[in-house]
Amino acid sequence: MTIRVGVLGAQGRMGAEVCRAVDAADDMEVVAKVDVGDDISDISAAQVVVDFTHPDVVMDNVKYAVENGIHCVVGTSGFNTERLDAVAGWLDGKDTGVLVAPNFAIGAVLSMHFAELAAKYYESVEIIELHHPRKADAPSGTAAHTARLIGAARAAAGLGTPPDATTHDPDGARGALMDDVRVHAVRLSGLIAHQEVLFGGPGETLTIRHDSMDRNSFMPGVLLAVRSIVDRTGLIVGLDKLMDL
Ligand SMILES: NC(=O)C1=CN([C@@H]2O[C@H](COP(=O)(O)OP(=O)(O)OC[C@H]3O[C@@H](n4cnc5c(N)ncnc54)[C@H](OP(=O)(O)O)[C@@H]3O)[C@@H](O)[C@H]2O)C=CC1
Ligand SMILES: O=C(O)C1=N[C@H](C(=O)O)C[C@H](O)C1
Repeated sequence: MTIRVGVLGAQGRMGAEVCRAVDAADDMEVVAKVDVGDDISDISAAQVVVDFTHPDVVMDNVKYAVENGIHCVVGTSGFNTERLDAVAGWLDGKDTGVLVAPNFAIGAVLSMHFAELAAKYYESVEIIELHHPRKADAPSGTAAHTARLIGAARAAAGLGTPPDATTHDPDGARGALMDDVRVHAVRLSGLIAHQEVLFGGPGETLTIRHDSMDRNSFMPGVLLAVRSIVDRTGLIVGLDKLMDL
């Protein structure tokens, strides 16, 4: 059976790539493309909507889709615990599934998993995320999610705050503190989406780096998510939940 897909943010950098990838897949088709100014009810023909819009609008989009029994694959960033709890609440008692994935690139998913595994072995950790300068938000959703995973792993291992003797940082050079992890955001022409997680302990460091050099890197993950979500109910956070990690 062909999966009917609606794309929210279809004219955006990611939305346009999703339209191309769905068109090229023989088990799904794009039945709705929604952009700013379009009526969201245009997605009513879809079984699954894929949202790559903006953190300011994604919650309304997901709420509308869930209320209308349309499964969602959400790549838009800006999801914190409160937002995820709200989506889970909307899904309660419904036969609808929502997947929220901070990053659809297979290597990014693996690198987050590796970082979570490494976290308990190192006293120091910092995240550097590097993106194109037209990115709407900072830090990236991937960095925030990685910090969350690392923070939880450190807490479970009984590790305290990473060592840092800085006493004078009037300009915030030490970055944002998220889940006790320093996160630094670089915005640079020529980049697409990149992340380094740096771990340090006595006499050694470990760097886990992932680079998306083209937005087609996200498409196998998006298509996997579309194929999976049609048979699921409830909230799934992270593409790793659909992979055999
Ligand atoms: N999870 C992942 O793997 C990835 C996630 N992302 C995330 O996806 C999001 C989009 O990124 P990107 O494609 O680069 O951004 P773009 O700005 O290129 O695309 C977003 C598109 O959404 C449109 N839009 C805004 N509001 C609405 C709305 N209410 N309904 C429908 N369309 C709307 C925008 O229109 P207009 O320009 O007119 O405002 C724009 O065309 C970001 O949050 C980004 O972080 C990006 C890459 C990978
Ligand atoms: O805006 C982007 O480009 C990206 N956004 C996502 C994020 O915020 O983590 C995923 C990827 O980093 C690309």
